[in-house]
Amino acid sequence: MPHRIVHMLRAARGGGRRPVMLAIAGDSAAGKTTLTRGLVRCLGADRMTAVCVDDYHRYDRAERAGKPFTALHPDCNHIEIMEQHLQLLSLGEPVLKPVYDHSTGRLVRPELVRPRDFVIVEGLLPLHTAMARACFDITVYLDPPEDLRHSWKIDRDCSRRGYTEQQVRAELTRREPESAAFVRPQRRWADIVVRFAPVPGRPGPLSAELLLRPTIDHPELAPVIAEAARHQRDTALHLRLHRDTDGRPVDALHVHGYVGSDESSIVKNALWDRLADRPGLSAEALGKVGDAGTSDPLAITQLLLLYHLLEARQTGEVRALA
Ligand SMILES: Nc1ncnc2c1ncn2[C@@H]1O[C@H](COP(=O)(O)OP(=O)(O)O)[C@@H](O)[C@H]1O
Ligand SMILES: O=C(COP(=O)(O)O)[C@H](O)[C@H](O)COP(=O)(O)O
Repeated sequence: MPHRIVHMLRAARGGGRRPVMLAIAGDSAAGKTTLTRGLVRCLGADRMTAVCVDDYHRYDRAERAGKPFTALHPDCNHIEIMEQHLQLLSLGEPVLKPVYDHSTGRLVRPELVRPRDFVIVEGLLPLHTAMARACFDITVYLDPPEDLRHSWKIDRDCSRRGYTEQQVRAELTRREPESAAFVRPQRRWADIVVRFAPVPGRPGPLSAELLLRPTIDHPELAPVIAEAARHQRDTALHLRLHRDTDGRPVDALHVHGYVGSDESSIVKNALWDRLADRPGLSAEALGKVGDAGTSDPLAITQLLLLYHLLEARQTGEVRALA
């Protein structure tokens, strides 16, 4: 099985000589770039490389218009080249990556990517194949409710990608069968499933629900949450046992959007204190949404991911294959 060989090669190379690889999968406008940006800014571009695998689109926007499938279909992407590049990056080797320009819809000059200590790979299909999955240390799936994702996509694509609202709505309808067939199934391969969503009946900032699957070792959160609860009567942070989609029990961390700054600071500080390698990190970029907004649920999600990135770097262990 070729993906087992990649796994063995990564293990043989040793922690310090290959990057820690994080996948962030999710549908269009699920929040992948927003989550990634804060992580890159916090760790610093000198230590982290971010790659978007939508750059492996096989056709540009004009060519795609005449095809019987959308950008979400594996046939619309150079999946085998993506796999090759993920293998190389995960072993610490550079790649000449294609580039898709979302502002024009064109494929442009490829760029040389050298993996740094940490590599984030975000996009529509980073967990689609066993080979791609074997390249990652940590995997995340972003799973906002569909109506929220649709409104995020309409706002973003109309303001930054030159689409009209009608075009975006028509495209979302056209994409739905391929979302169901190729994008959403990746949720099952995620160590952490993140859902930003409004609190029912309580307008205001979005909450986050994080499913913490036992496929990786999560930090002990119960004492942190208990400490935060001592300072707040109507606590906005909870750790609960959920049933996963396959019926298995799984921890779920809820961070409500209305979390008070005292309570969220206790949790953020506790997570920050547990980061394996803090010097040089910048906390200011965490929780930023666009240019103006901030979100404590997003900041806590990013801190949890930083914890995993830095732990993986420190232990140097390669996770077991799923
Ligand atoms: N956690 C969040 N809280 C609030 N708004 C968000 C969040 N994540 C994303 N958004 C909104 O959704 C839009 C699309 O997000 P983006 O990160 O570009 O998605 P993707 O990279 O998955 O296509 C952003 O422009 C932003 O307005
Ligand atoms: O679904 C996506 C992924 O990007 P994102 O996750 O950032 O939405 C885009 O629609 C395609 O890549 C095509 O790009 P475009 O629509 O710009 O031609």
